[in-house]
Amino acid sequence: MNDILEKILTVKREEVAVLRQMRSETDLLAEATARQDIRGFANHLREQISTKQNAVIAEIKKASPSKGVIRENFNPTEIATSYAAHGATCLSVLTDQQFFQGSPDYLRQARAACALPILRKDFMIDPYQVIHARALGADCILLIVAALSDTQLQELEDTSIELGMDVLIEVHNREELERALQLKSPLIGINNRNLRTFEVSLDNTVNLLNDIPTDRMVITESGIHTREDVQTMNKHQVYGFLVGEAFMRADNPGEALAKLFDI
Ligand SMILES: O=C(O)c1ccccc1NCC(=O)[C@H](O)[C@H](O)COP(=O)(O)O
Repeated sequence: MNDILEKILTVKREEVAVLRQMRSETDLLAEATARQDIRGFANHLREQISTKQNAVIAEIKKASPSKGVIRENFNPTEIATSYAAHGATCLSVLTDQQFFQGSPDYLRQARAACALPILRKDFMIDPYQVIHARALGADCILLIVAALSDTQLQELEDTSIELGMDVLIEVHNREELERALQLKSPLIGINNRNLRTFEVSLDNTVNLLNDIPTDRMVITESGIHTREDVQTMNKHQVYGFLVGEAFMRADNPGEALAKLFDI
């Protein structure tokens, strides 16, 4: 109960309880279903990945539990604009406040600044958060297999699909991958970071790759910093990337993206 993931999940349970008091799920659902502006997260990635071009989910993240504050000069509108101008395929926006200094408002701002599909990056445990994601304008949610039971994964994926959103299913080991493959989503994220120890190894993607059926899209997540990292992944036929810190530490995040991926 003392690792960071457990701490985050405890806070999330409290947060959802408070949010439910402030606004009913029925009310939130009405707002979410009234939106008719899905941008097609998985489809954008598929267009790139199926033609062996790098597809970059560029992350907007001010801080993290493993690194503390990553970017002091943090303006989600400017960052989203910069990413869009320099070839990002999709965006990922941290909305968690307590551990990542994110905000639901950052997702709204990023969406207003560009036409890219957006992942709500948070720790989903309850359908209320999924509905909230769509009400904010998200096109995709993240489900972390290590954080959820099979029943929860199924329920949250179903809720997301009903609302027209895609789902990025995140795994870190073989057992989690087997559970992820029971779900419908074509998007499998392999996190190179162990969320309990913060250890990062790109070998994690390489080691799990061969167990993923070819009809799923692989996204390698975390710890991508150099051209060599990108080339290693391409050598193993991985073309989907989720990158945060390497861009967030640069003066101009979009230029850093273009340089890292030679766009
Ligand atoms: O980044 C952390 O410290 C962290 C801790 C606990 C849970 C999740 C965490 N990060 C989320 C992510 O997986 C990354 O933001 C994402 O994959 C981008 O990684 P990076 O390119 O290394 O910033």
